[in-house]
Amino acid sequence: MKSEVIRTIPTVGFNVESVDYKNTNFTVWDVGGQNKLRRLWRHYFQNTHGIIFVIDSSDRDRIQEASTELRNMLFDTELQDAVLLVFANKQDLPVAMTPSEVADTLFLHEIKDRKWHIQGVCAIKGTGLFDGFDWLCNEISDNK
Ligand SMILES: Nc1nc2c(ncn2[C@@H]2O[C@H](COP(=O)(O)OP(=O)(O)OP(=O)(O)O)[C@@H](O)[C@H]2O)c(=O)[nH]1
Repeated sequence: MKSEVIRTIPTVGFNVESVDYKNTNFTVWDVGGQNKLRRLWRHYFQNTHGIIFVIDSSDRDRIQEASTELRNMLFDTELQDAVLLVFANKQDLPVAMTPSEVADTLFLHEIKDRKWHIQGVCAIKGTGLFDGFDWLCNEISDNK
């Protein structure tokens, strides 16, 4: 990674990173996706400007569950001003749903109350990540 600096901030609970990217400082919370951890997400919603929702595009069995969780999360008033970036991850796998399929399953086109964007990525190779971050940077600076 060239143009950004990542610092890990020691905390209890979920991981948090301070990321400098294109003159913007992001504090990024990585909240675990496991079922038992989801009820803790809302404690991290305050002052959130952007949500990065990471989908395992190869997991067709759980995409409906992800769709429901996303919809529930977006109802939270603390997140009403946050833009939404969806990473359709694992695009390297032949069985992966395309970003367009993921968008349909998550009903992203029905979201009218906020800006959203879907980006196909492969996290292990880094493909697509900067395109997604560029979108997020632009939207967050436009929203300020
Ligand atoms: N093939 C492939 N595997 C990936 C990719 N990204 C992550 N993985 C693998 O998927 C597995 C799960 O990755 P994690 O990063 O633990 O998943 P997570 O979403 O943080 O899990 P939660 O704790 O539920 O939030 C690991 O074995 C990763 O190596 C990808 O782009 N392609």
